[in-house]
Formats: sequence, C-alpha cells, structure tokens
Amino acid sequence: MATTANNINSSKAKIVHGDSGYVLEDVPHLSDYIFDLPTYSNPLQDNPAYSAVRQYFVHVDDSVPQRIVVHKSGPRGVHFRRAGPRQRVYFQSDEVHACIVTCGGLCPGLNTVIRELVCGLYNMYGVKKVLGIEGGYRGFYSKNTIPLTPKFVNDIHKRGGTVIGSSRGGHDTSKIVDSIQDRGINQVYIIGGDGTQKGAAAIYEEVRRRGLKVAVVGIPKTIDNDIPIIDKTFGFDTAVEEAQRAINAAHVESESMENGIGLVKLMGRYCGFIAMYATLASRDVDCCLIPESPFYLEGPGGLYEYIARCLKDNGHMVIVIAEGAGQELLSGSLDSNKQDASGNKLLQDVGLWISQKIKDHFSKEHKMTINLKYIDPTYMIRAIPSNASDNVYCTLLAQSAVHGAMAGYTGYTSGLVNGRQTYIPFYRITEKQNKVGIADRMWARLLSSTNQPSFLTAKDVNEEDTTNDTSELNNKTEDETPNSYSDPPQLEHTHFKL
Ligand SMILES: Nc1ncnc2c1ncn2[C@@H]1O[C@H](COP(=O)(O)OP(=O)(O)OP(=O)(O)O)[C@@H](O)[C@H]1O
Ligand SMILES: O=P(O)(O)OC[C@H]1O[C@](O)(CO)[C@@H](O)[C@@H]1O
Ligand SMILES: [Mg+2]
Repeated sequence: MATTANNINSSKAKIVHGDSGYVLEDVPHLSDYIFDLPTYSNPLQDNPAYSAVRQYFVHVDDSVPQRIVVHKSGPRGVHFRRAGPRQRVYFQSDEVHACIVTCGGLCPGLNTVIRELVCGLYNMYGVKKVLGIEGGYRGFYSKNTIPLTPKFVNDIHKRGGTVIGSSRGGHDTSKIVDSIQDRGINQVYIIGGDGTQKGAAAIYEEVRRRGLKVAVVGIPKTIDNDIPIIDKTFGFDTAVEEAQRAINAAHVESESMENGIGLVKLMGRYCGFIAMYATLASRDVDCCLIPESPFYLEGPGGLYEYIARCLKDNGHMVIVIAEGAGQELLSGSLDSNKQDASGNKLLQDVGLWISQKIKDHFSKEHKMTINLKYIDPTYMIRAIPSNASDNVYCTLLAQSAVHGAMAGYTGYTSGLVNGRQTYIPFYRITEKQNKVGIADRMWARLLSSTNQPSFLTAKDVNEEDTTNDTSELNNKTEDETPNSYSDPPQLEHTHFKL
C-alpha cells in the first residue's frame, strides 16, 4: 500500500540545475506526493510494433532546450523533459480508468486528438476503460459520460468539432475532482486553450491536495495560437489554410470591380497569428491588421492614406483584419465590458465597423465610390477537420500525453518545443499568452511582403521592446534572445550535476 507524503500541498516548481547554466524545468510526478508506488515494466516492450525499435524508450535524462539559437559563451538555458515512453510505468493496464474532456472554442484536430488518446491507451498500453466527459468541464458534474473505444472513435478524425462536446464556463474545481474520485478515474486528459490549461492546473492542485493517484494531463488547443513556449498549437495550420479560400475570394472580388476592396476578418481575440500567417501565405494581401500593432485611420501614414495609394496604383486592394485588432478605436462607441461564460472579453465586430468607416471616408473626402466586399469566415476556419500535417501533429501530441501519464508524470501539458515532444509544467503554459512580437523579424517580413505602413514610430517600437518580453513570447519565430530566464514563483532549486 503506497503512503502519501506529508507535503502533499506543496506543488512547488521542480527546477534542476546542471553544468554551464543548464536548467531543467521539470514536471511533477505522482511519486512526489505518494510514496512507495509500485512500478511495472512497460507493456510496449512486448508490443510487436515497438519491440524492434532501437532505443524506443526515452532516456531518463533526455531534455529539450527551449531556445535553439545560442551564443558560444551563453548559458545552456531552460530545458523541458522530453516526452515519450519510459521503461517503467506506474499503472497496470487493467488499473487505468482514463477520461477525456474538451473545453473552450472549437479547433480543427480535436477529434483526432480524442481518437489517438483512445487508440494509444488501448493499443499501446492495453487500457480498456476510457470515458468521454460530455460538454466540457461542467460535464464532470452535470452531464453523462460516453464510453470511448477504438471502434467508436475509428473515423472521427474526418469530422470537424468534438464528438464529446465542449463548453465555456462551468469550471468548479472541487465538484470536478469529486466526480473524478467518485468515478474512480485515475488519468485525466484535458484538451483546451489557455483558460482550459488554467482549469487543468487547478484540478491538478486539488488532486494533489487530496493525495490521489490521478495523473492530470493537458493538451494545448486553440486556433489563435496564443499558448506560450510551444512551437504552435494543433489546428493552426489548418485554419491558416482554410483562410486562404476567403482571401482568394476577397482578391477575386476586389480585382473585378473599380476601386474594389476585399476585407477579410479572421479569428484572433488577443493575437494576430492567424492573420499574419494567412497574409504571408497568400501574397494577395495588401494590409494586415492585428491586435498587437495599433493602427490609425486619418492623416499621414494612416490607413486611409495607404488605401488611397493602393487604389491609385493598383485599382484594388485586400485587407485582412484579426477580430481583436483596433478594439481600442471602437471601444468608445459600444458597450465594451461584455464577457463570455469563461470571462473572455466579447469583442465588437471590427470588420463591420471598419467597412463603414472606409466607405464613409472615401465617399465624403474623395467623392469616390468604393466597392467594398466584407468576408467573415470566422467559424468556417475552425469548424473543419484537420489537414494532413495537423493530423500527424495531433497523433504525436496524444501519444506523448499517454506515455507521460503511464510513466506517472502529472501536472503537465504535452507540447512541441523546437520540433520535439516535451512535458511542460502547467505554470509555464498559463503564466502568459503568446503574442506576435511587432519588434520581431517575422512581423518585419510581413511588412515587407505587404508594403503596408507599420503605423509605428521609433518610440512605439522601443516601448514594445521593453513592455513585451519578446524573447519569451516569440518562441515561434527565430528571433529569440537566447537563454534569458526568469524564475517562476515558488522555486525549489535542486542543484544537480547531469
Ligand atoms: N482561471 C481559470 N481557472 C479555472 N478554469 C478556468 C479558468 N479560465 C478558464 N477556465 C475554464 O476553462 C474552460 C475553457 O476556457 P475558455 O473558454 O477561456 O477557452 P480556452 O480554453 O482558452 O480555449 P479557446 O481560447 O481556444 O477557446 C472553461 O470551462 C472555463 O470555465
Ligand atoms: O464564439 P465562441 O465560440 O465563443 O468563440 C470565439 C473565440 O474563440 C476563439 O477562436 C479562440 O479563443 C477566438 O479567436 C474567438 O474570439
Ligand atoms: Mg483562450
């Protein structure tokens, strides 16, 4: 019988220091707070699909650097534990009772992740009890569960949405953990965005406080791509690809009319990744507006002046705007304090607003009739099945998540860092949102591709440099300040030579 540690309430960050400035930001393990847990040999070693693979098991010391651009004299910097199967596991196959929940907005690939979690548990580890929690967090205590088998999930990856449903709001930590305990669930797979991962961290803390042998695992999901540390979220590529169809339509419409303007609004509540990548991919876009880069309409260097120039030079133009862009310009005109059930700010429709502003300006100031076509493919880019590369990505994420839980790790998000699967502690995922760095090279590439004005003065760029920690926020670009590292709260430093 395993015994529980006295310090079950202490969920301090596990930081391990090594030579030459090496830092491992490790993830919690069930054995941190439950002592004497029995271990078992990993059933994968008898699995014909894996037994032939040399070095199939991940070495206990394998870790992945957060930053791969380094200077010769710089410290080795922060690393995360490499994901993958371990030789010893902390659950027997018939002991595992797993559940899967999806929360927040839809995203291409949700069903693929569900499918691969179920198939990974069944086929790799011989687990037979997997439950789907219906309708997001609130489903733990107010809805039915759905038994998930490989047969049930067989072709769900071909469909958009999530077969187990999702919701916003309704996170009640103690009711959720009561439900986990009552049902005898011991592996919880939670798929969702920044809000969901915060909820997962709260569940992990409560599970640990109660001393339960329950692995709590997050899988990052959001088409906005606003989750820090990881290379990108699944479904993002699919969304960018689907956005091309709307941009193409906007281009065809605008090209075919005198003074044609095609305006496309894309998702991105707080960040402009979808708009930026869709613009870079398309080449038909003349102006991309994102929340991180404030813009203005009137006067020299403003949007109206740029539109007038594009129409004069080319006769038409295409504008892509992220839904969160320019909200500060609209906020005076409408009630800006509304929130959704999760507490996310409800945005004004910047697409409709800017369409009207442009039409009014050109009819009044230039006595010109503008042919403006506003295309809003908002939900179309996220309600579709994932494309081929996202499907592969979802499979790797799900399998990594399963390997970690079986190996006894908990309190982590499974994520891709510099092309390698890793386990990242929840606090690193939830501490900030990822944003486009407008002082970074990727945004500069976009500006040089569209030739649009930056709408910025040198002073704005300097301020952005100091207020926005771009070294952290832009792990997705090559423009990183190598190995800068600031300690998270509550550190437990273990000096350790590796
Ligand atoms: N700080 C928090 N603590 C606990 N639960 C939270 C927290 N923030 C959000 N949640 C819960 O997480 C779930 C999803 O949150 P939210 O609606 O913000 O979506 P998300 O996970 O951020 O995904 P996306 O932004 O891609 O739609 C909701 O059920 C919400 O109640
Ligand atoms: O209308 P819903 O379902 O709340 O979702 C809209 C939001 O979800 C997201 O896709 C992800 O957070 C945002 O870009 C968007 O504002
Ligand atoms: Mg979110």
